[in-house]
Amino acid sequence: MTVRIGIIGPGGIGRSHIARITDKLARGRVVAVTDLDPAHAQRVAEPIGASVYADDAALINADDVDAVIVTSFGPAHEGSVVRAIEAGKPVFCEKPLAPTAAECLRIMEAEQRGGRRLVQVGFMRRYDAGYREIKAVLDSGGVGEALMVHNRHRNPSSPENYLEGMSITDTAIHEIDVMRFLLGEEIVSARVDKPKRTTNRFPHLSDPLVLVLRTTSDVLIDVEIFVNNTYGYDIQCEVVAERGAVALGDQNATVRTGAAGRSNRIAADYNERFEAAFNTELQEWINSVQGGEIVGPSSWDGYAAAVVCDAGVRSLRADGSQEFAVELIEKPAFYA
Ligand SMILES: NC(=O)c1ccc[n+]([C@@H]2O[C@H](COP(=O)([O-])OP(=O)(O)OC[C@H]3O[C@@H](n4cnc5c(N)ncnc54)[C@H](O)[C@@H]3O)[C@@H](O)[C@H]2O)c1
Ligand SMILES: O[C@H]1[C@H](O)[C@@H](O)[C@H](O)[C@@H](O)[C@H]1O
Repeated sequence: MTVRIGIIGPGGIGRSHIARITDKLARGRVVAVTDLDPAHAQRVAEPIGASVYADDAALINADDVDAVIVTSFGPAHEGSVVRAIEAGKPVFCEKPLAPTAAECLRIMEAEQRGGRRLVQVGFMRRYDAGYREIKAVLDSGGVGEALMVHNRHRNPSSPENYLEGMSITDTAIHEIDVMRFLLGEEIVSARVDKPKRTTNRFPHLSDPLVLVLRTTSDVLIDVEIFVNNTYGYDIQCEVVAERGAVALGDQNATVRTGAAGRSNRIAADYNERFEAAFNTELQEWINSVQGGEIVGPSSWDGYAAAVVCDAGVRSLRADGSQEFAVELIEKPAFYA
């Protein structure tokens, strides 16, 4: 059986997902598209023979749509995800599940009312070979307990509609989730330090930033967020443990050597850096829709990350470098 998929908001990442489902992945087909801009939806739908719908509700309720992918702006996610849950259809929602914890709580409530897991959040770093290897080393106990983690999240540039809090809710949310995944514990506090600003940013942005997090067992995590570095999409992570350290390798497998020294290519964007992870993530999602049981990152994971984002955004907006507590609700048995 082919999973017939409808896509809501096929902008940058949505079109990448359509291309991978159409050209690379098995057992999925994009049959429906909707976008705030109907002419854009038409342009996306035509080459793949998909139908265009006026809005998310019409697409979700179409008889030939088995499952839904949401790749619209973060603030639009809640409405579409809740509508998909109410229609009883599996929904893959790009990160963030929603920009605030309050929105994520409402999604979890709707999902629990429906009585079965339908939501997967697009935390694709959990599918990246490098992060998975770090997790395997930590889980094996070979380097002892993790003590600190240093992360760098650098983008070449940010679009004009990238607003202040998005450094946390749209960018650092990847590290927030992958830290929970690697360390297997929750984050209990967040603080944002604001260094000298780059002149390459939009005037409304503080860029770069450093997000400092602590976990339940007191692991200290720093995340440099720099979204206008001008040179490339550069993701780094080093976990410092009791008897060693384990870090992501260089971004590309090959290294060039010559009279000028050794060099490796820096990825241009998220597609180049995480192509394999996106493919694995969406293939496993299609497989789980077919199998009838959604197993990837859940609404709870989306919520837990959003609570940390709420604390980070409060710190970003506060004077100086203030630390804010992260307070999660008790985890519902539904998400055990
Ligand atoms: N996992 C990743 O690495 C990754 C990479 C890029 C983007 N994302 C996430 O994907 C989402 C989209 O990002 P993007 O860069 O593709 O954005 P984008 O601006 O390129 O595309 C968003 C699209 O959604 C449409 N849209 C917005 N609200 C809508 C609504 N209510 N109904 C229908 N269409 C709507 C817009 O018209 C636009 O075409 C964001 O949540 C972002 O954080 C994740
Ligand atoms: O939506 C994008 C995407 O998630 C990228 O992976 C991240 O590097 C960007 O900062 C973010 O804005």
